[in-house]
Formats: sequence, C-alpha cells, structure tokens
Amino acid sequence: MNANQPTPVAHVPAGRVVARTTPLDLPDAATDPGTLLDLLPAESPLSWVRRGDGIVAWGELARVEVGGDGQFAHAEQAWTRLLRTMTVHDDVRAPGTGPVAFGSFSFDPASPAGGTLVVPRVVVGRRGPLAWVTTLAEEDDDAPQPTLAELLRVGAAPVTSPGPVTYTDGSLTPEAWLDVVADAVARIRDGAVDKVVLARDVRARTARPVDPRHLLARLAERFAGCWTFSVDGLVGATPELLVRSEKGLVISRVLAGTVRRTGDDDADLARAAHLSHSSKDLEEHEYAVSSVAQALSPFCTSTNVPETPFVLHLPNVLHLATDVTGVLAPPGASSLALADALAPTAAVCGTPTAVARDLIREIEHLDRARYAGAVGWLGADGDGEWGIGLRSAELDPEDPHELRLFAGCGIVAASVPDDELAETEAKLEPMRYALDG
Ligand SMILES: C=C(O[C@@H]1C=C(C(=O)O)C=C[C@H]1O)C(=O)O
Repeated sequence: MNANQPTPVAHVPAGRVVARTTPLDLPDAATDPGTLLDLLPAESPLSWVRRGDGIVAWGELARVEVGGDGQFAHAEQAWTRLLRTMTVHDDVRAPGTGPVAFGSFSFDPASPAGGTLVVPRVVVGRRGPLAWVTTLAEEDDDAPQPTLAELLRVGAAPVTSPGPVTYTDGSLTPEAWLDVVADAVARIRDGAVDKVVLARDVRARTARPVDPRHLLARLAERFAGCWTFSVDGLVGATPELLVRSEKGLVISRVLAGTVRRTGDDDADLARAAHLSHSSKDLEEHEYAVSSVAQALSPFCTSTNVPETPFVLHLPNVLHLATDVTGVLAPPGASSLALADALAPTAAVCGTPTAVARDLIREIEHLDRARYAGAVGWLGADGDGEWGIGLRSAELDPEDPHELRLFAGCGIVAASVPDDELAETEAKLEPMRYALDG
C-alpha cells in the first residue's frame, strides 16, 4: 500500500468469527523436526518455526495493510477491533494458541512496501510435547476441527525445487556499494554519525517458479537455531529476535559484530576468540545493545543487560550476541507495541537512530522494503514474537521466478569497505543455500 496512506486497509469478515484451538497429536519435534513445515501448502504459507517448534498457518481470514509512521499502531488497532468480533474457544492455552496474526513491516516507514497483518484460517503449532490446531471461521461455518490426516493432506503436493538460479546485481553493483561504504566511513570519521548499517540487494531469477516451502525446509534444516519465517512473500531464517513477549517477560536477542566461518572448527574457535576481543566489533555491538536497552526500559519494571556478549555460532557466520531481558510493567504493552518501540535497532540502522536513518536514505540507494523490518506473530493477549527480517528474500508477487536477496552490515570508523562487502556475501549465503538443491 501507499506509505503515505495513514489509515489501514482492512479486509475482514462482515460477521462474527469463531476461533477454536484443540490439541493435536503431532509427531515429537525431536523425532521429526520438519513436521510443522511439512504441513504447509505452496500458496502463501505462513511460518515462524525454530527447532521444530513454533507455528505454521495458511488461508486468509483477514488482512490489514498499513504504512507510514503509524504502521505498527494502526495494525494493532485493527487487530484489537478484529478480536472484538471473535468468540474464542481455546482448549490448550499456551503461547501461540487462540487466534494469531502474522505480520511483517517495512524497515523504513516511508517505504512503499508498508506492513501487513495476515490472520490465517488454520494454524498448527507445537511447543515441546504440546501441539494444537486453531481454526478461525465465520460463525455460520460449522465444519468440525480438521483431523491430523486432513491436515497432512494440505501439504501433500510435492515440493518443487527452483532449478538453476541466475544472480544479477541489485540496485547497486558491488563496486558502487564499496564507494557508499567508504563515504559512510568518511562521514563517521567526520563525526556526522557513530554507526550506520548499510545493506545491498542481489536479484535472483529461478528456472522454475519458487515454491516457498523448498526455501523454508532448507533454511530450517541448516539454520535450525534461527527463526524460519514466511509472511506475505518475505522468506528467511533470522538469528535476531527483536522481541519476544510472554506472560510479562520480554527478551530481545541483539546481534552485531560478525565474522565469517571457515568450515574448520579450530580455526573458527580462534575467530570466535578474536571476535570477542575485537574493539571494532565490540563497539558496533555496544551501540546495538544500548539502543535495545534504552527502548525497552520505559516498558519494564526491571531489565537485565549482560555486560559482555557471547559468541553465537551459525553455520555461515559468528556473531557477538546479547540477550537483553525485562519484566513488563503492568498492564503490559503488546509485543507489537514493543516491536514498534524497538525498531529499528542500531543493529540494522545505526546510532543515533534518526541520523543513521537519514544517512541510509541519502546514500544507500536501496528500498529495503521489509528486509530488516519486524516479522513475526501476535496473539489475542498481545504476546508474540517478532524477529528482525534478516537473511531473507522478498518474493516478487508479480513473477514467481524473481526474488530479491538482502544483506547488510554495521559500519563504524574502523570499517574497511572490502571486508564489509565480504560480510554481506557471508550473510547472503543462507538464502543462496535455500535456493539451491
Ligand atoms: C544487517 C544484517 O545483520 C545485522 C548486522 C550485523 C553486523 O553488522 O555485524 C550482525 C547481525 C545483524 O544485526 C544482515 O544480516 O543483513
């Protein structure tokens, strides 16, 4: 939708809706971590899955499209209005049961991409030994809850691979992007800004139409510790949790400071040790942690901000990581309101935020759309999980052979453009891997 359009566009049912959650006898995540994703249909799958747990969904009961500065607030208002039309029967009562909305929001509120909430018709979730199905239907629809056998038939159509992929430059050539990074370093050294995160895109064209389930399955299998998401054409596996809010406790996993892995365990351990002492990476990380801690603290009675980061090992890269936690002050802001307050963090924008965002608008030459924005889900009680939409690609709604892959990195005074370009290549690897096979 048009980012300047302040009022949300909502496609919602005219009458009352019944949301019904019942237990489901799914195979254990330990024996079959792929089960949730295996249920998905090829058409517009919704997913938020990590290590076999999470929620997947399909069908569209309602859709809300927002844009501009109030994108989160408008989405939340629409969700609250929709909930008033619902009768909820929840026999399971766990995070993710009852009605949920999946959402994804643009990094820059001025982006024409805007944000979307999708309220699915069927949700299947799992959390450890607990599994459930939620259906959302118009009140006069008296179809019984689907059985496991019926659910398994939804995703029965074979997953197709995209075949050979051709990659071409995105909005800038790699050489032009190096100049942008050099420009940013010069401005940082001049004192215009402390840190700015610069991103680039790469276009991919596939021989066969993209089946998002192919991407999701490969991402979930290789990047099991990340959140594998699919919302409204944005697909990826993010290691970075903007915020999870659950029963009054909030957590944000902050990542900033990165080194590529070598594939050799001993060499990687040496790199991890180097990363945790690198003043350039620690500086980048500190900006990101303080931006999250500052944004969370007005909502919390207490927060815990560890003094030193740990090193998060992913298959492609190592990151400096800090889990910031807090106790929500009553009555408790919703997870979407928290995402609104937190986004964009300095991990994907810079410090100070407003100056960094203006600099990105001026020199990056990229519409990030929903890359690096918030992506996740929201429940009826406001709890939910929102990741930062990294290690991701946007599927072209007009052409199922086309995608845009994105990656970026934090630039500080000590950054070297060639190293930053190499870092973006390392961060593009998950989506390139997803498209393979
Ligand atoms: C911007 C990205 O990653 C972010 C930037 C990082 C960095 O600069 O070290 C690390 C993790 C993310 O917060 C990306 O993956 O595209």
